[in-house]
Amino acid sequence: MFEEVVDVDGVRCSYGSYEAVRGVRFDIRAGELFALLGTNGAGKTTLLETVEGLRPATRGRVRVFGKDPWQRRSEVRPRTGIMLQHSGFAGELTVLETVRLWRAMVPNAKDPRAALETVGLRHRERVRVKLLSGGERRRLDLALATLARPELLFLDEPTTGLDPESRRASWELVAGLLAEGTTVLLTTHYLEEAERLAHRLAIMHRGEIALSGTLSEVLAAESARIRFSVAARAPGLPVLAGEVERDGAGRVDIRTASLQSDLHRVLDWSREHGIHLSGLRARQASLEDVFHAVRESDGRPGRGTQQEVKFR
Ligand SMILES: Nc1ncnc2c1ncn2[C@@H]1O[C@H](COP(=O)(O)OP(=O)(O)OP(=O)(O)O)[C@@H](O)[C@H]1O
Repeated sequence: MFEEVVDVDGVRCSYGSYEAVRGVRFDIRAGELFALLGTNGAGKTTLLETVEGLRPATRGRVRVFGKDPWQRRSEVRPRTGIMLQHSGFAGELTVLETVRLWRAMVPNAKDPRAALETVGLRHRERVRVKLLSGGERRRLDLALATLARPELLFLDEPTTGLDPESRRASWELVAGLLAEGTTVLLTTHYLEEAERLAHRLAIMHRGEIALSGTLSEVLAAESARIRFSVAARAPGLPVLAGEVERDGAGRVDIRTASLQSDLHRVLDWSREHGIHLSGLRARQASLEDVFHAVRESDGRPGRGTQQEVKFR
C-alpha cells in the first residue's frame, strides 16, 4: 500500500485566463484526515475536484494511490467515496430506496440497513427523502459516500448548515471512519471542525497554500498573546522576547513566540514591584488568529511561504 494516498505537486488550475489554483503541493498519508481550509474563493473546491478526478489540472501532478485520478479514473474512483456539498437525491424515494438504488451502482457495497445504522438513520428508512431535515440529508450523503467502504473519502463541507449537535454527531461518525483506517480529505469553513478532526491541515488563500502542517505547527506561525493592565505610573517592563505595546492608560499587549518564558518574566516583575496585573490573560494563538492573519497579510503570515512552513 502507498504511504502517500494523495500526492499533489505544483498543481495549477485555470478557468480560461483566470488561475484559481496557483502552484499547490501537499500530500495525504494513509489513515490521516487532512483538512483544507481557506478564505472565500481560495480555490478549495477547484483543487478538491482535481484530486477527485473530476477535472484535470492545468499544470502540475496529482496522484491518488499512485495514479493520475483524471487519466485513470476507472481504477481510482472505485477506491474513493465523495460527499459533495449539494446532493441530488430524488425527493420522492424513501431513505432505504435511495440507499438501495445507490447500492446497485457500486461494487462491494455494505448492507443498506447496516449503512443507515452507522449514520443513525435506520429509524428514518421509510421516510421520503424530501421530508428529511438538513442534518439527516447530510447523514444520508455520508451513508452513500461510505457505502462501498472507500479507502479515501472526500468530505466537501460536510457539516455546513447543521446545528451544533448534529455537527458533533457528524464528527463522531468521521472519527469512527478514521478509526477503521479510512483516509479523509475534508474541506470546511468551521475552524473548530479542523481543530477537532485534522491530523494535518492547510490554509488556502488566493489559489495558494499559505500554511500547512499539524495544528501545533500551523499555530506556531502566529504569536502567542499576553495581555493585562497596570497602573499608568507602574515602572517599565522587563526585557522580553516578544513585542510590547503599552498605552497611556496602562494597557499592555505582548505578542511573543516565547509565551512561557515571557510570562515568567512578567510575573517575576509584578511580584518584585508589588504590581497587580489586572485582567491578566495569556494564550497561544488560535486557528482563528492564524486564519485572520492569512487573510489580512494576503497569504503571507508570520514567516514565509508554503515551502518554509510546510512540515513533512
Ligand atoms: N467555472 C468557473 N469559471 C470561472 N471561474 C470560476 C469557476 N469556478 C470557480 N471559479 C473561480 O475560481 C476561484 C476559486 O473558486 P473555488 O470554488 O475553487 O473556491 P473555494 O475556495 O471553494 O470558495 P468558497 O469557499 O467560497 O466556496 C473563485 O474566484 C471562483 O470565482
